[in-house]
Amino acid sequence: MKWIKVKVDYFSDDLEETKIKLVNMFDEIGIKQIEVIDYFSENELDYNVNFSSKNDVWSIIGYIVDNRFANTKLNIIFNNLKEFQNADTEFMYEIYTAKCNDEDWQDEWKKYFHTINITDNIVIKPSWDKYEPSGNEIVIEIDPGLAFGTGTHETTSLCVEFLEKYAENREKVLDIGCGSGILMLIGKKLGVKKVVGIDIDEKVRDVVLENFSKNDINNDFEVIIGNLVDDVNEKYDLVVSNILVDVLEKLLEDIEKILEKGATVIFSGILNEKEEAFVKKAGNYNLRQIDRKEKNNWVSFVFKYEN
Ligand SMILES: C[S@@+](CC[C@H](N)C(=O)[O-])C[C@H]1O[C@@H](n2cnc3c(N)ncnc32)[C@H](O)[C@@H]1O
Repeated sequence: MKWIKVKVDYFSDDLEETKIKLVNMFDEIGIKQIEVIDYFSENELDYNVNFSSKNDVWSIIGYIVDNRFANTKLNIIFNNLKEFQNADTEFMYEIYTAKCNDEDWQDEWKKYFHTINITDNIVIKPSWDKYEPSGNEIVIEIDPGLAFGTGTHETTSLCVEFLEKYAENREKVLDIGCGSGILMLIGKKLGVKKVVGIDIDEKVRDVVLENFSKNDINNDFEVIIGNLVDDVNEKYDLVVSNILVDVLEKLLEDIEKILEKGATVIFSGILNEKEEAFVKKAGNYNLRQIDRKEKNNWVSFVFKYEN
């Protein structure tokens, strides 16, 4: 039996809709049993049920959603890990750690995290893999910690592709929802002088610091714990944000206060069915689409700030 911890990253404002989506997600990906960990205290809550009873799952999800445990962690037992990885749902999630009552699983799960070439020149590797870079390849070492961002999720890799195209040698870049700091690290490696990351999840700070230290980057970066741009007082000419669309829509309402004239903004985490409405809304905040990429229904955009 294998336990996988999953970080549910986002809840929409529509709680009923969120509950239905989560329960359907679990149904789709073949979960047999789940256990909920209180994100803030790390205590296991009193829930540990078999998925055979949809009502039990409904009660767990209701509890999480009604209490607004954003970033709640779930321990999940799968019949088949592959089913989980191929799941097509509207929630972004990453496996970040695993435990199990089978000792071998400790190493077994590492099979699912490999060195990956996100672009021809950017490689992400976990610490346990050996990799000899060729030519000018940029190699970033990231271990899945408590934060989202290993590079395996489409929404992250699309941001990396856009950073490669738009970030080179910029003065400073802001990453809203920085997670593991993967995009900040890539920014630095691409020659950005200073990178600033914001995340609402306070655990992210240590993960980012650790990942920067692993990659021998010791200066000109900052992590702010806060909601979107509430605590940002400077302006930027490149901003990247990989969060789900409802959060990005909220971000749009305040984004102009942190944009320099002509700034470039990379948004990721938008399902293609929602892109039209998103681009329209962005237009209301003087953002004009200049680039677009799509992978497995996830769309990323680049906008130019025209004001
Ligand atoms: C999908 S992850 C992206 C992580 C990383 N930047 C990447 O591209 O892989 C989204 C991150 O946004 C953070 N987040 C969610 N809502 C937020 C908010 N309102 N303000 C700041 N960060 C938020 C989450 O904690 C999470 O770390």
